[in-house]
Amino acid sequence: MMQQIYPVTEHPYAYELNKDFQFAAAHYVPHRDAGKCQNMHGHTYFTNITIAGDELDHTGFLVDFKHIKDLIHKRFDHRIMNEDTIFSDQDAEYFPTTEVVARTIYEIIQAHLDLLPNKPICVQVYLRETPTSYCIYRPKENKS
Ligand SMILES: Nc1nc2c(c(=O)[nH]1)N=C([C@H](O)[C@H](O)COP(=O)(O)OP(=O)(O)OP(=O)(O)O)CN2
Ligand SMILES: [Zn+2]
Repeated sequence: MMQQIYPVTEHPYAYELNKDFQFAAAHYVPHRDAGKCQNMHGHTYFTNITIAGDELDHTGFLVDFKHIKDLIHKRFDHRIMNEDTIFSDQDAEYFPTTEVVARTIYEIIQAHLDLLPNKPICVQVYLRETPTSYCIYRPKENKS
């Protein structure tokens, strides 16, 4: 996997963990104004997840890298994203665009982190859809 430099996000936490992984998925953008993206097509999505926190768990982890990948990869790899109930063909806030997929990855990961006693926070999701197109999602509540 290519090693990349990512845009950094400011945060007040002592530890910052980053996990890179890829998944292959198909999608379409269900609106007549979406041009060629209305047609079903596929991408090898590349993502970098940034998690921060002040407390480690009983294993010395902020969070297990493997759990972060599994949450997303097991759900979306080799799937048609429009068929996942987390997305919708009716509401643009839930069309599987790069922006919405990045936000959705954040929501899935943060829901898992909220269950952990050491309370890590996902501060950034970088999602590359093509060699020339990517989106960064940063939850607003983490901005000071
Ligand atoms: N804001 C968004 N714009 C577009 C999205 C999107 O999710 N958010 N998606 C698409 C298409 O689905 C496509 O996956 C990416 O389009 P594009 O970057 O135009 O891809 P190309 O390879 O054709 O781009 P080049 O400029 O030739 O590299 C479109 N827009
Ligand atoms: Zn696409």
